[in-house]
Amino acid sequence: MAEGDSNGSSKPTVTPYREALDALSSLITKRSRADKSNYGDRFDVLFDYLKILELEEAISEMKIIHVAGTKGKGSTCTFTESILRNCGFRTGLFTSPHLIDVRERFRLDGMDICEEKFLAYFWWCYDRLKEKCTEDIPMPTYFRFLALLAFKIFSAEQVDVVILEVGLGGKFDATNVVQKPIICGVSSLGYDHMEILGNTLAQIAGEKAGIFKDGIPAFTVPQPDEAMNVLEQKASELNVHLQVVEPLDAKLLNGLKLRLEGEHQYLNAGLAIALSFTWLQRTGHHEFTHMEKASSLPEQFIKGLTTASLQGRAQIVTDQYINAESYGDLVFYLDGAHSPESMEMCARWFSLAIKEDSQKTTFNYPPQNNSESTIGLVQEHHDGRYGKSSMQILLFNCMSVRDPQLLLPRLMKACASHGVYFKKALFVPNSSVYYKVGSHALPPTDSQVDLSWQFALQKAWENLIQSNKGGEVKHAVAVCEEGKEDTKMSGKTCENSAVFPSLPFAIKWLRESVHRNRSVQYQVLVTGSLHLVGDVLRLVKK
Ligand SMILES: Nc1ncnc2c1ncn2[C@@H]1O[C@H](COP(=O)(O)OP(=O)(O)OP(=O)(O)O)[C@@H](O)[C@H]1O
Ligand SMILES: [Mg+2]
Ligand SMILES: [Mg+2]
Repeated sequence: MAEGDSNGSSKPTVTPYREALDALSSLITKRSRADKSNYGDRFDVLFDYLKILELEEAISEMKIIHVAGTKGKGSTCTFTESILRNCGFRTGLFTSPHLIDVRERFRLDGMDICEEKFLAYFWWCYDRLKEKCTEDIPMPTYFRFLALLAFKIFSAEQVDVVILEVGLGGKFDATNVVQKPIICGVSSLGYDHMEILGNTLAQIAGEKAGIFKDGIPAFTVPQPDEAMNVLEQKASELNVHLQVVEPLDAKLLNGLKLRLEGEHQYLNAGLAIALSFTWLQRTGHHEFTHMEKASSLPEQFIKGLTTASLQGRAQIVTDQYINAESYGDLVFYLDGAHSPESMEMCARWFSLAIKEDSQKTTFNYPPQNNSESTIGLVQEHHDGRYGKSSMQILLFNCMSVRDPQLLLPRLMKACASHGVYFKKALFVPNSSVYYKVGSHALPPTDSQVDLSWQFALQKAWENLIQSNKGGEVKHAVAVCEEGKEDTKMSGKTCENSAVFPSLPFAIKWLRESVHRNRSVQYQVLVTGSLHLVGDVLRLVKK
């Protein structure tokens, strides 16, 4: 990373990279993303930008795979990129959002674009647009600029295949300037961004089908009828051969596992395989496609699927800023799940991952003490790290449009069914605004921060614990006293939960707890919001 520090308190130095990020931030419009009024606003102007940047011909020659959907777009694109790279092609991948650094959105041959190239292409586009834009053709907005930049990068780098994830919807998305992709994909459809895309699954599906192009084949995964009917109708209007692919059969991976975890990834992988095969076929690379109908996958496909990775999805990171003597005692398990279904997937992954980790370390370092201590609701798992026990902590936030009554019980129940209980749940507000591009600028923490949402989450959590307590658990659950200030750094602390006014305070509390309890390894599940996940990564990963 170009700048930024671990606690966000010092002033960042102005580096060339920082300057570019500031210029990029200037394109963020005041109107929120969840605002219908600028959705699809003057789509035509995108073609003016392409003229200014001399990209029209380059785009028409690109061999593009275009993917829309409500969930699984990024994963599908990541699998597809990895498969085709392992088949020997030079790849360009454009995804969204990013977690830490905007360069994550642009991958060349599977790697985030380097700063040097990013800066060169960034200013090439930005300066030209600044010079040529007028009152009638204003500077592109943030996401549009990023999509234009992606086209510039991929054309200049002469990649063999371009994989594009739609930003929002399909029809009016900036990526939809593509007229003739090689193949289109639609991942799982569901309810999200209804304020912009419409309230029914049919309306949402109609927007996503906006990426279909005359005569260009498309693939999708099994969808609810309401969505599928619309996809089929749009496909037939445009002479699109639409095929539905089944989830990948895990047996085809020869005993290996998908690198992206969770059952839904088999759906995304199935779609990625179909997109890759068809891309190979339609671009004349028949050396791989003879296996399409076979009962096994080409080894390049298996390698691609089992090595593809995406930040913030089932990711495990050890705190890298903690003192050397405590290194390894604070581990973050991060997943950006924020819907009830994905919350359950995430809980299952966490529960299994901490067990796997403990088995691994137990194998290396047999625990000195085999007794499991149970503190009230909390079971401390022995993980054998030099005889240490482990403790599970939840670090959570979600946007206030989500319903914690749907998310938190699913999470708690799924963990409990695997014998995993959280010693404490920490609630914090997000540090970054939605489109934040930099990696510093954590907001000042003062008494002005509105924590009412975090207190509501805390209350929901405490209620859940109370209602699960039943007769058999003796230990008394601390009842929070409204407004009670614990210390300056934690707004309100109860035995089972705490609200912190900002993430750095929560991390500080965790590090201090680790120092105080030298015999315990802290395993922190971070979930509920991809932005929270990104913020945590910024503070704990070098
Ligand atoms: N096919 C799927 N069905 C349901 N949930 C999924 C599916 N694929 C992924 N998810 C969930 O959605 C989260 C985001 O996955 P991914 O980044 O692949 O989707 P996306 O469509 O790119 O999302 P975004 O809208 O954030 O760009 C994952 O962490 C997982 O919890
Ligand atoms: Mg989305
Ligand atoms: Mg995405």
